[in-house]
Amino acid sequence: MTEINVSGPPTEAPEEEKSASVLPFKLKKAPAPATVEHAPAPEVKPGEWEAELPDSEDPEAEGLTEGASVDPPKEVYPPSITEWMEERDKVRQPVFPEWVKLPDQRKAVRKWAVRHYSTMLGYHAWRLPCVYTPKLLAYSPRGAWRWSSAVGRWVFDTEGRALRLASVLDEDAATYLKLSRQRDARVRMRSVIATVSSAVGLTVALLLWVMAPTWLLALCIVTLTTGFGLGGTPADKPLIDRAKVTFRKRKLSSDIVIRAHEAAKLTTKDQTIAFPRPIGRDGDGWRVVVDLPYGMTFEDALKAHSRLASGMDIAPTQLFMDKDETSGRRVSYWIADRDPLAVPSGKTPLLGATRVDFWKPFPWGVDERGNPVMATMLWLSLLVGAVPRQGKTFSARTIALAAALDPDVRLIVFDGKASPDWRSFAKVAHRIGFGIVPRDGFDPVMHLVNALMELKADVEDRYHRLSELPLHICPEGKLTPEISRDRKLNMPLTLVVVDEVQEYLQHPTHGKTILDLLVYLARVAPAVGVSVMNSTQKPDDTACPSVLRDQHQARFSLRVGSYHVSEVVLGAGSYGEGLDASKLLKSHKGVGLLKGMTDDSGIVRTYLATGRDADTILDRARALREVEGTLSGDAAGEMSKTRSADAILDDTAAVLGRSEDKVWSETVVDRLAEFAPAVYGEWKELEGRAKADQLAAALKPYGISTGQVWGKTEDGKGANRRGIERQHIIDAVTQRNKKRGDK
Ligand SMILES: Nc1ncnc2c1ncn2[C@@H]1O[C@H](COP(=O)(O)OP(=O)(O)OP(=O)(O)O)[C@@H](O)[C@H]1O
Repeated sequence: MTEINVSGPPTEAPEEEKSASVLPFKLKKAPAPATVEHAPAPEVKPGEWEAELPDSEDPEAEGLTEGASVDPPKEVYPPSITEWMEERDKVRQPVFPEWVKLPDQRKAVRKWAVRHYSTMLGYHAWRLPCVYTPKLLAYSPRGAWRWSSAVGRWVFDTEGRALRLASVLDEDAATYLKLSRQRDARVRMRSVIATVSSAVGLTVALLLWVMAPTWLLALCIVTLTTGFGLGGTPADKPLIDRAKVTFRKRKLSSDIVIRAHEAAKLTTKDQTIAFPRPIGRDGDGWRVVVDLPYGMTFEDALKAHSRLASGMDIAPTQLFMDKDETSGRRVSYWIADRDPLAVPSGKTPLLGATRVDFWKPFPWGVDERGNPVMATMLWLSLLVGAVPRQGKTFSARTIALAAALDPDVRLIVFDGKASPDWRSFAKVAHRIGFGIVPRDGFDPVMHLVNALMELKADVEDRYHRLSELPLHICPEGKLTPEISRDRKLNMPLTLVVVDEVQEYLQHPTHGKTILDLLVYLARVAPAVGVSVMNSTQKPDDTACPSVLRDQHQARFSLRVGSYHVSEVVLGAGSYGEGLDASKLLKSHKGVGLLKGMTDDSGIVRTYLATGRDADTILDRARALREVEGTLSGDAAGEMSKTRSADAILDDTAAVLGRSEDKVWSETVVDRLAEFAPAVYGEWKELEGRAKADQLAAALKPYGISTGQVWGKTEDGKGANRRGIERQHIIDAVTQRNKKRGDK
């Protein structure tokens, strides 16, 4: 560890040192040791300043000479025996590996060995008769042919043929004669050996055939066939199949790490990297700690991530980097044996949970090394972003499921896409809505606006009430678990989930109102226990403006298209911190980068809760809420408030199509009658002109007048009839919403 000595304030100089005297600046080097004290002061002329080094007034400078080292002298003290022993203790390797000493680990290794080798044995056992034996039989004729040709080549000394031919071509008669003579002698001798061996072999074969017991005969045939079969096996088709898949796992050496740093240009001409501790195994990978050359930083290594991975000959998804708090140039690498993000983290533990305390962190997933990652939604809003089909909804839903299992948490769930993913939340949610299209007299967008307005009023009320509560109940003016669970106070933790939020934000009539409300809630509400979780597949400024994005303290980005989008979701500066969600692969489902939920940022492989799992958990959550009496709002079947007096505005807005600028009054009336027959059913019976009068009368109090508008008639031609302009409705609704919000 580096120690930094902070010296105290400068002490007063001794009295005599206070009197300063001008010393002449010597142009020539002074002889050492300096004896200025007794030397007569030389005459000083203007322009001939001289200085003496060392300063005779500085007692510590005594004996210094020009060019001497400025480093403090290296004084080597002999280490004490204790230090010496401690040093040796650190570097000594244990006699037995760690797993031998720990009974748990011994048992685990034993179990693994039995499982591994029995599987391998079984794998080959059934292949022996079914695969390997037929293969041997098929290859044995080729093996026999290879063997006999090899014998033939040996007998006739074919290996010397090339030399003999070469001497013929060179017309070197002497060498040719010498080689021929040698070949004749060899062939004669080898022919005799071959003939005798064949005769002996045939005799033995005949004897065996006639006299040997069956088992011996069978053994001989098996041995011969196996031998020929092995000899006849093609070089590119091994006889034995592999019982295990070999991952690209190699031993990582310091040479490879140095090579990678050189390739990534992280070393300098004069300095390479250093290894403050030995390379070792860490889980399913290697842990390497390096000190970069002086002046290089962790951020430099981060920028060179891909080049480092290439230098180590691994995929970028296998290389993880951690900062070291002790030095800016120290980097800790974890090099996984294989891409850990492609390994699913498994089912959510919420499946086995009877209830959750939402005030405490709950399991959300694991990191790249399999360590649990706990999530919390207290005092924050969360933005989830990703391209479609990466697990955005599933990861957000796991958080909402945890909230559902705490019966004291109020849930407000809206899904802009009306997918099946959130339907089961109708069992527990206080307010819920799907999609943006009005159906059966119910406009989900208006329902969201009302829910958010209701919540805004609640948040404002909570601020007042919390500051008015007596000190013994609310000591710090903040929401506490006790206050949130006190039914009389009615301030439960609340989680607002808006999936595919861009669908609501881009709504032609209510989009602006929803944006304002969400901005307010995401910014102000978490402090009184109301958290907002928005998710979007379009985090750009048009679909999800930065004024809303910036209010989220926590961000979670699954795979996105580019590092720009990753910055948009995770916030400015995240790329510089090494967070780039565009590097995640398509196969990394449910995997994302989390920032701002805790002090640490990093990878989360979220737990999986399928639709069926969510259903099971929500059944349990509903039962829990029924027992505790906390089922409320939509889930409890409580009718939403009676229709407001100005509901005609929302209804008219709901029945206008997105691209319709002007619509005839009679068409609007017909649509209204279909949309909410209980309210407008009678209007349908009116004549064309009376319909227009009816609508005009209903809209007049809100400053909307009808006029002649152009539209298509049934026969395909056009006509001018009385009608409304869509923009008038939008203006009236926006103004009304604003007034309501301001109240
Ligand atoms: N944690 C996970 N583990 C394994 N697979 C997952 C995980 N989360 C999601 N998936 C898989 O990814 C698929 C897509 O998930 P999800 O519907 O949440 O994506 P999305 O980003 O919301 O897509 P869309 O934008 O189309 O709704 C799921 O059907 C599921 O199979």
